[in-house]
Amino acid sequence: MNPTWIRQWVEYPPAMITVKALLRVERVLRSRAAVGLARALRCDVAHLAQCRAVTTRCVSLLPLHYPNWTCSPPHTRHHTRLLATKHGKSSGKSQDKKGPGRTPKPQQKQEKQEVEIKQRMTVSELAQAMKKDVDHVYEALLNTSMDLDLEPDSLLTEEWIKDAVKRSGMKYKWAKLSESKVRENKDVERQPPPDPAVLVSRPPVVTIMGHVDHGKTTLLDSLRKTQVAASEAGGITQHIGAFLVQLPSGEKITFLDTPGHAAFSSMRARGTLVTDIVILVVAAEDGVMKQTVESIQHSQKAKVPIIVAVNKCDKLEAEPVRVKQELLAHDVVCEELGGDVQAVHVSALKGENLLELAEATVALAELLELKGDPKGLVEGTVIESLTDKGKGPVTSAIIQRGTLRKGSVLVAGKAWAKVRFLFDENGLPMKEAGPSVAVVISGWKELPSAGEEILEVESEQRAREVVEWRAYVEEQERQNQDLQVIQAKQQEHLDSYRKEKEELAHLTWYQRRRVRYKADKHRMAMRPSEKAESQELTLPLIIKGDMDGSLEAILDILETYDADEQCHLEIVHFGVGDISENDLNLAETFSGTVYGFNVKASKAVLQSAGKRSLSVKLHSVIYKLFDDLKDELTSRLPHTLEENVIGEASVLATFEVTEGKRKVGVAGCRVLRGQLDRRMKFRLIRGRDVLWEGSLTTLKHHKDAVTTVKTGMECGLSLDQDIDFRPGDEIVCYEETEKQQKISWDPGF
Ligand SMILES: Nc1nc2c(ncn2[C@@H]2O[C@H](COP(=O)(O)OP(=O)(O)OP(=O)(O)O)[C@@H](O)[C@H]2O)c(=O)[nH]1
Repeated sequence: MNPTWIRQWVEYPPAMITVKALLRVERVLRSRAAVGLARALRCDVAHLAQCRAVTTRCVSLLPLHYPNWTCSPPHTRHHTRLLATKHGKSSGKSQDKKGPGRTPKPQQKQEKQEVEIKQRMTVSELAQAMKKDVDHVYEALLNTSMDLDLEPDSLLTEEWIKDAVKRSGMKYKWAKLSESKVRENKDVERQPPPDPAVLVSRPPVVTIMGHVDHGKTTLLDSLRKTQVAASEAGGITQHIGAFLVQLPSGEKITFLDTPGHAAFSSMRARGTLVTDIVILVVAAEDGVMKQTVESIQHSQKAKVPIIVAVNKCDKLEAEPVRVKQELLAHDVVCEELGGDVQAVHVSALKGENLLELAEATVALAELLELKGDPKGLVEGTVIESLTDKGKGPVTSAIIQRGTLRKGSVLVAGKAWAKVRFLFDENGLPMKEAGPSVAVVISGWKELPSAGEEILEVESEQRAREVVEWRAYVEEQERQNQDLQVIQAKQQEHLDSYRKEKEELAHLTWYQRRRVRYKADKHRMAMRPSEKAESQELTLPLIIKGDMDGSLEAILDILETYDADEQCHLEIVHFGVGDISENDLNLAETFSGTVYGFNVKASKAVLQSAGKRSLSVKLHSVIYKLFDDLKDELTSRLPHTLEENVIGEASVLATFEVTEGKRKVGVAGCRVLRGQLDRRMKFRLIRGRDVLWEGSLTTLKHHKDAVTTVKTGMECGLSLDQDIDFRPGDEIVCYEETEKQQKISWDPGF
């Protein structure tokens, strides 16, 4: 142990603290501070304890990062005793280390404190659960592999939570169980399948799919038109995402007209497939194309039967037979080719054969024996949702079970509704909507999304409960996802730290420093030419020390530098040994300053520095070196202007005087505070706006021109700019003084 060092570290700042206090600081610095201090002092932590006094200042300056540090401090008997007191008497580990002289029996009898832990706990939550303060958690995590800066609200991973509890001699239990008891599942689900006896026939719900430009929209429009023409209603057809077609025979078909793939896929993904039949539109002149195949695949996956509408048969180049042959390759075998898939030749544009297509659909529906339960609680699917100017949030929906009526209470996703009105696609009010019927529903408190499952509940209270529960579940899921991301990030950080540690393990601290500085080269000194471009204030440094320990300590303190926005600190070079000509060359190239700690500079070197106007600063007391450095940094900062208010006056009246040929506005004022001094600067304020800043041209008391007017006195003044005064305006008199900025960095000395 080097006594000079001890003196330098220990003697200076007045606030002396004990080793116990040091260990409190130690947790802030991830446990390595005390050990770092010991290293710098060339002793071990136990020896520090014998010194009985170190300064908080010194400790707070110590390095935050020792990449290759093995976190466990030397386990001397003394140090172990210190740790034991630190972790509390119940700490199992500490107790174990108390030595053979003690028997563990009394501790075994003691019941371990139980701590309720959760997946996601902050340091302060854990401390609360342990009935300790946050310092306790920090201390419990000392000397673990954890190497992250922790704040009281930092999240801890499960591993660390458990570790902290165990290291505190306590035991944990998961708080999950009690929590899930508190929050009972309040969701609503689809009902079990209905009794077949209550089922009644229902119309098929049909989706039209096919390749781009093969005529889907035209077909839907034509089908809708036949309906409008046929229906007596004659209202303006509204796009609600679905519409009903009624055949002359009375049979009904509900067509979904949401863009084919999107609606089909998203609903299928939610397991709420509403489609019973797919009409596959294939243009007769184009044949099977990419999206035709995709449509077939979607239908086949969902096990929804297909009817082929061979479209554009009005065209000369139409080849419906080729279309059917091409479909064979995709397992769609039309009746004409011996299969069971109906194919109808249509012209959507001319409206030809649409009735046949509809009849084919009804025939297939009969075959499918589509049935629904018109009784009981309603189930359905949101097709589209929008906010209507008059009706507010509305959705169109296909009812799949039960019969929807006014007053029903519905839940869809995280939205709920008390049904106010029901409308059809013609905007006409409906009394009720049973299975397979497309309906527009108003009364939603919020908008549910398309594809969402609609479920009826018994009451508004129940609806609120369900929505609340769903929001809670979603929040939990979001939190879990966040936690996973945080944990992944923490792990990534830890891995890269460990990797760096391993990679640099074989190097000495000095070599490690070199590697790190090289890696950070972009942050290192720029040559003066580059600097001119960057416009940033910088202080390049060349640092020499008498030995590794001192140099490392200085570099560690420099790592705490946090005033880059005021002036960059750039370490151009550091090394052990006296100041050399080479150091001066570097200082000259980078316009830097040379600092030496406990080293010498020969007469020749000092003379050379003098000639070249280079600054070489030699110190043998570390805090003096840093005081000097702070002064050097401060001296580089530009001055700031500080404003000092001298007096304030209020404008009482305004008038004009004639000066030569010019009319000048004059304000009659009363000085409310301080004094007005003509030589100083002035400002005119109206309300919150500054209308003018400048100097006075005249300042008069009665008729006399004066230099100052004091509180309570009245005066007349005019400005160096024409401004219309108003009674109530404020006049502020102030002086500006230049002030030397100080560097905000506090190395702690
Ligand atoms: N000659 C003829 N042209 C048609 C027929 N059906 C559609 N068309 C035309 O084909 C073009 C595309 O028709 P759309 O109905 O827009 O086709 P789509 O499949 O809905 O197209 P996307 O919405 O882009 O996927 C339009 O110019 C229609 O007028 C038809 O039966 N005969």
